Amino acid sequence: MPVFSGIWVALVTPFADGAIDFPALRRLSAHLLEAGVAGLVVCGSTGEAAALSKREQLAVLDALLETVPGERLVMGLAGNNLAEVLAMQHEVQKRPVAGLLVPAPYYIRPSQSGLLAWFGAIADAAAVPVILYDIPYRTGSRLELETLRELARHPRIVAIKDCGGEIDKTQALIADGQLDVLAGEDAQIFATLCHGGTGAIAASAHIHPERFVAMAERVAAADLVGARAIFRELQPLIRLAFVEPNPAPVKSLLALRGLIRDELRAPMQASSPALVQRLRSELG
Ligand SMILES: O=C(O)C1=N[C@H](C(=O)O)C[C@H](O)C1
Repeated sequence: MPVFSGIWVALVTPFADGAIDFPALRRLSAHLLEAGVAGLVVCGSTGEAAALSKREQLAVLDALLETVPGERLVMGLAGNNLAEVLAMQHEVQKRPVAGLLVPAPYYIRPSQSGLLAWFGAIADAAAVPVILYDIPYRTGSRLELETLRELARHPRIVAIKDCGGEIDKTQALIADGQLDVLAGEDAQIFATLCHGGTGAIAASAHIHPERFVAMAERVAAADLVGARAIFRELQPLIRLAFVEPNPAPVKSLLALRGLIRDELRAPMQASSPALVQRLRSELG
């Protein structure tokens, strides 16, 4: 049985005049969970964690925990200073979260053995399951297959959010059966599920979340024709969601739906007016 499966939404952090918009956060989380998603990933890339202080990240998590069961929340844990990351991990683990989503340290580009040591230290300190976040285009570090296989031996490392962009690696990990493989690239969700991945962590699933859930359920029920039809309907939206840097398009879509304000923290910027026009037409 997988530990992590189904559609997890990589949650945006709503802002209002520069501050975290907690009422919007609660409204949005309720909306998504009612649509049937498996859970929410808090303070990941889409949550603009890099632009939030540690205190703000914990405030976001605490606000969600007031209304969302901890088993439906995964917390992002990113950084490039191990002592600081471990201190944050200690704070997060005082809360009842389902797991931690952990990328490689950014900018410093360690060797594979350095990466083994990094993830090993976090896994050794983990009180909850760890999801490896393989996203070389953001961190600058590629997790090689043998490194992932070695990490998969750790009892706390149970899953991967796969943004590696290498289908052979994805297929090998699925075939190994040691990690739950979650699509981390929204355009790859259908393919990953068909190959035997257990689910996805997706920013675009903020919009029409029930359709993403239905697609995953159709795959699980071996109805590939039905699942493909749903995915094809979602594809224009998924493409538009990444036309400008994530999460700007998703935030614009949510703002068009009246769920949050269309506001990001610098250096991220709201979608261009031309894109907002396209997004409005797509929503219909
Ligand atoms: O925040 C995330 O987790 C996601 N990150 C990807 C990104 O790096 O932009 C996109 C994915 O949909 C969710």
